Amino acid sequence: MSSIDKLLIQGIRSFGPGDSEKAVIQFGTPLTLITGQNGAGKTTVIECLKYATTGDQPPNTKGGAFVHDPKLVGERDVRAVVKLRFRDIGGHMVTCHRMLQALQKPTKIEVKTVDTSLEKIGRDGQKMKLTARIGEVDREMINHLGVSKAILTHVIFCHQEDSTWPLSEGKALKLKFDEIFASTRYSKALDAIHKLQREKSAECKGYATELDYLKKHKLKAEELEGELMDMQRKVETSKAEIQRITSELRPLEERKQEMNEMYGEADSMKTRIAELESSKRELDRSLADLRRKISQPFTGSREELQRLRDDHHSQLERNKQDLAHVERQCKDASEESSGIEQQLSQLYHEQGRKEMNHKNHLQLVEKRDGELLSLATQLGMERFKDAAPFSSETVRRFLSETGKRVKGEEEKGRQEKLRFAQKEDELQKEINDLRTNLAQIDQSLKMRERTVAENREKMAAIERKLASLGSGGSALEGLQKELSSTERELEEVKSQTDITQMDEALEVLRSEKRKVEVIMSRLQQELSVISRQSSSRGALEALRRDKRAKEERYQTEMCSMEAELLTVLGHIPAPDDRDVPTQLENIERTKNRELQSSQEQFQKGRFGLSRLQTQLEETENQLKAKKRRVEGMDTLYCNFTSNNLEKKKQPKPGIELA
Ligand SMILES: Nc1ncnc2c1ncn2[C@@H]1O[C@H](COP(=O)(O)OP(=O)(O)OP(=O)(O)O)[C@@H](O)[C@H]1O
Repeated sequence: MSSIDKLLIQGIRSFGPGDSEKAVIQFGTPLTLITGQNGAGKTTVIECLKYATTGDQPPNTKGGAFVHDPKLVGERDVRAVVKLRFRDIGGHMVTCHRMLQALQKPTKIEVKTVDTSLEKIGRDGQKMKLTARIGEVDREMINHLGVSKAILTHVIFCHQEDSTWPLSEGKALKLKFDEIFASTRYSKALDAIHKLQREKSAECKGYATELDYLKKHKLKAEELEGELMDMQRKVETSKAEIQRITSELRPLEERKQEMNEMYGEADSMKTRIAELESSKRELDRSLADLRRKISQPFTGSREELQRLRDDHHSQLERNKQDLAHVERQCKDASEESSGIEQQLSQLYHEQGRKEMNHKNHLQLVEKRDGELLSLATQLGMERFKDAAPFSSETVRRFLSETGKRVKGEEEKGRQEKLRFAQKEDELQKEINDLRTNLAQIDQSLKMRERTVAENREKMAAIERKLASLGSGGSALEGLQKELSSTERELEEVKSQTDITQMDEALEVLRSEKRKVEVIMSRLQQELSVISRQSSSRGALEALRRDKRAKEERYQTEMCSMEAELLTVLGHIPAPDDRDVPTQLENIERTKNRELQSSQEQFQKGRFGLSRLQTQLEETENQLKAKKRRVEGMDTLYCNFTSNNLEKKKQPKPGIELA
């Protein structure tokens, strides 16, 4: 338990700031009684203890009442010191030092803490500064004393002014008790403890599960370890066994290798024997074959045989040349046949085109005849009505006649056009004059109407004036003069504006206007007739152009037709020649026959070509067989000469080439 040892007070309340005025109180054990008269300073001692332990100044001392009043010492500022020495809960002697300054301002006293420190006094009397910060000193004081601030404030050093707090009610009392007993902190700590307990129990459960799991694993690991040991032992044994077997196997493998090599050699020898046997059989067969083919054994010498062989080779060469010649012929024949095929297709194409042209020509002739007939009917050319089908001469005559007529019509048209143009100009001029007249009449009519209206207004004004003058007063004479002058003016106006005459003139002008309008409408009609005639002339011109184009096309078609007919028939037939279709049919038949003969020729060529190819193949086969035979004979001959020296003396077999 902590205990207070000594307190130094200087410059607080009635304790003066001078060094001689400072008071030091030594506290006794277990009890210290403080006695004194009123105002002696007992409360000040308790306040200083509270200030030293908690750092709180007494209540209601904000205006500097805690520090000795500077005015009392005639100073501007007063420094106050409170120093407390106490034994902390660890039994160590600790000193708390707090210094205040009261500064006299014009209206108030300002108090501030200027120094605070906490020192620990060791067993050897050495001082050790623990801290010098105000907040930390307050906290450390509570830690060292082992008493909470609330107990220090409200219980141990409770100020006499606050000593009635246990008698207060409700919330304030509860707050104080909560503070003293630190119930909030306690409940928070309890909550924290419960929370921690829950967490730890959960952790424990986890650990228990983990422990079970680890135990199982440990057992399994032990089993596995045992198995592993067994396996390792087995492996060691197996390794030793393998080594033994391997050492035993090595000579066996070497032996096996040797055997395999021997088997390989035996196989190759067998194969070689089989090959030799088969070649022997082949040779025997070919020898027997040759012997069979030798109808007459050759009895000549070796040189003669050689010569015969050379002859055979030269014959072979000739055969080859013949073969090449035949091949060339075959190639030529095939090229010729492809050329014939090409010509044939061209001929077919040409024939089709010509047939089409002939049909078109006949259609055009028919169409031309129809058009000529209709034109002859339109133009009233009676001679040509029964002339269909038209001959070339008739067409030429018809065209020259129609051309003349067209020229005459064109001349007429031109003259008519000129006449119409002149008439149109005249009419246009007349219309323009009439329009000018009409505009003038309109203008004068409007002017006169305006004049009439103005005069009427003037007359009305004069009449109004006259009426007012008639009922006048004193200025009668002046007005009489004005009246006479006005009457004169009126007479003049009346003389100028003879209304009846003007109305008549207006009527005349109106009738003139109507006449002019009638003339204009007539002229408009004439103009529209003329424009219609000009459009008809345009249509006629278009028809003529169309006719000319058709004539040109007809001439072109005719020229191409004539050229084709000249090519096909050898002459240009007359249009009225009825034999042309028959001639064309005959030509077609001839061409078809030619085509057929060409096809036959082509087939023959193809057949000859295939025959030649067959011959060529046969010759090639024969050539190959002869080559093989010659090679076999060469081999045989060599064998005979090299290996069978004794047989050389015997008569050689005759060789006859097949
Ligand atoms: N700021 C101050 N400067 C100088 N003297 C002061 C100051 N404030 C208070 N005093 C004086 O300090 C004294 C207060 O002392 P205190 O109240 O401690 O006496 P007390 O022994 O407790 O009196 P009581 O028995 O009446 O409670 C008064 O005499 C008062 O005049």
